[in-house]
Amino acid sequence: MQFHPTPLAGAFLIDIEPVEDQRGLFARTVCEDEFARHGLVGRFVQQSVSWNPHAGTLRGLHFQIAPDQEIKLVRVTRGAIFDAIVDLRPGSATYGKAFHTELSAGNRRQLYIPAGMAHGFQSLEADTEVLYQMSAPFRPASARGLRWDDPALNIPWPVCASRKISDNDRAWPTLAARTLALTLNL
Ligand SMILES: Cc1cn([C@H]2C[C@H](O)[C@@H](COP(=O)(O)OP(=O)(O)O[C@H]3O[C@@H](C)C(=O)[C@@H](O)[C@H]3O)O2)c(=O)[nH]c1=O
Repeated sequence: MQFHPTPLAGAFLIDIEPVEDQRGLFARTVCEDEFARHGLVGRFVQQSVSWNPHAGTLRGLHFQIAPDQEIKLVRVTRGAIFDAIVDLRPGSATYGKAFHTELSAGNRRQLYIPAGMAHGFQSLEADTEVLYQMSAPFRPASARGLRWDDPALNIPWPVCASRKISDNDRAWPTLAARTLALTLNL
């Protein structure tokens, strides 16, 4: 595998190194030892799939608070997504900054998201299936979110027409509102 650092420390794009023959290709997508050599966790406790029948479907931005913060490894098995993450690690040099990339069935690229980041994506094609693994179990009480269209994050979501978003995702606070609420201990 090839590990490409992103501008957000600890987040990596991971490309496969395919071995090809007349049958097609073979490649590892997770290897605990190889991940460890790059300082990454390669052991996950849950794997989930989301199917998005329409282009423009937007999910996020999601994260879990301590003690349930999770590392995520995201890939696309059908179609394509615009994938975005936001650094929420206190004291990080890139706190509040976003990074985005395209993951597709065609590029077989994975995004490794360290703990302390919010994550969201928008489907770029109809019939898009996203597969992701987590290092910590889903705990509804620890689940939090940020507004996908927070102007401070300035994430260039590419599909404007026929956007589909859940009511929950429309209601998350902006980063500034969340920070203020935490400061006031609300
Ligand atoms: C995330 C999750 C949800 N659920 C349930 C809760 C709810 O009834 C239903 C749908 O949940 P949501 O609307 O939160 O699904 P969704 O918006 O697809 O949530 C996902 O979004 C992307 C961006 C991520 O990064 C994921 O970690 C996850 O948060 O599934 C689980 O049972 N386990 C899980 O791990």
